[in-house]
Amino acid sequence: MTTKIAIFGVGLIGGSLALCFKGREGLNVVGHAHRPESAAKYVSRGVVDSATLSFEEAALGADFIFLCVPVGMLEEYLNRLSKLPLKKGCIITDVGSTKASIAACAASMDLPDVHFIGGHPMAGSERSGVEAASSLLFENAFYVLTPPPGVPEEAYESLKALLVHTRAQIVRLDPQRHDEIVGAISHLPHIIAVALVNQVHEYDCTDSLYSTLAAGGFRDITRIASSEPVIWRDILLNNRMVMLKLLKDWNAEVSSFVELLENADGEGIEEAFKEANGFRSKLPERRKGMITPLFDLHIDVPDHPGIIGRIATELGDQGINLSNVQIIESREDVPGIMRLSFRQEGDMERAKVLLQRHDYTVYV
Ligand SMILES: NC(=O)c1ccc[n+]([C@@H]2O[C@H](COP(=O)([O-])OP(=O)(O)OC[C@H]3O[C@@H](n4cnc5c(N)ncnc54)[C@H](O)[C@@H]3O)[C@@H](O)[C@H]2O)c1
Ligand SMILES: O=C(O)C(=O)C[C@]1(C(=O)O)C=C[C@@H](O)C=C1
Repeated sequence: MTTKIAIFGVGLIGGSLALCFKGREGLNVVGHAHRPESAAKYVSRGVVDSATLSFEEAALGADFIFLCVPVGMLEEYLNRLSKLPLKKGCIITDVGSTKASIAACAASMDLPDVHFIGGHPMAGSERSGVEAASSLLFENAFYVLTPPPGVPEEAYESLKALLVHTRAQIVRLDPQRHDEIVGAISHLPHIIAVALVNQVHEYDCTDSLYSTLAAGGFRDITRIASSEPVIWRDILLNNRMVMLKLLKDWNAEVSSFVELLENADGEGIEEAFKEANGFRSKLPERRKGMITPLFDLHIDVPDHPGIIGRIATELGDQGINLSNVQIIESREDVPGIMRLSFRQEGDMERAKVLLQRHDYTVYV
């Protein structure tokens, strides 16, 4: 028996989910496209088994329906689904970055023999569209599910079982609590990044040295300012009340820095950095397998040809498995920093000892 999975919105997130499911035994992935050229692209890129422009054709007979469209479209899609004779026991889920409003919308609907369970994979990127989709996107990430009271436990378990293919870790959460937490750790950083880039852009209009000199710090904190505007318009409007409260708190944080500077309070500035450093260093490192490796070592390296090959060979000769290597901010005649990433902590420890023996300065 084949399990039909319908994906509405085969973009970054919908496409990545499709790639996690496609090709698995017993699963058939159908993509719904709202533009003819998109349908052909989904199939030619091998992201789905088939694609259709017909809402009904995608939905009917589906065992699982994933709504992966912008947050502002979710309620309309759910509404359209509620009017179709969906398969008995069908599970509808979404991937929207906010959860309270879609949960309330589903609760207000008559969905006989169909179960709605909200979802939100805590992984993504500043890129968008099916071109950016990857089967590795969710690996090691958290995936929030918000089953409403009364949803049968078997429905929740069967969605969880399907999501095993994403290799994400499922977290069960209340929708409102989700929106408050995710507002602080995802939505607020996006606003701050955009505001900062726009502030610097203003200065750059009269002096282009601003963009010329913008280096690691600016790039690190502003990557997410390049995120898709429509996606973020919808998220922020949807989580408006939470964001307004968070921005008030943010203003207070900024004001306290203003005060520290007005008072030339060096001790206070140090304290603020120490506190931030302490909290940040305790954040769990186990994140997206695709982007953040599990165990990292950093070493100072003279920036000359052959160094990566030499270190990789030395580690390989000792049977130490290296998963990734990156040179960070390397410039001519300035020692660069090399990041070595390992899947196993033991490999990292052995690499550290070996590299220290070869007189490298190593930071964990
Ligand atoms: N981008 C992230 O990092 C991220 C992470 C987790 C969850 N999400 C959520 O996933 C959902 C999809 O986001 P994405 O990043 O995959 O976006 P995306 O732009 O890559 O994909 C959106 C998809 O929706 C389709 N679509 C259908 N109707 C549309 C319309 N009227 N306007 C625009 N697009 C329409 C597009 O064709 C596209 O396939 C959003 O609800 C978002 O909140 C995003
Ligand atoms: O990594 C990124 O670029 C993201 O923006 C991913 C991110 C986040 O803020 O962490 C963005 C939106 C989501 O809904 C979930 C994850």
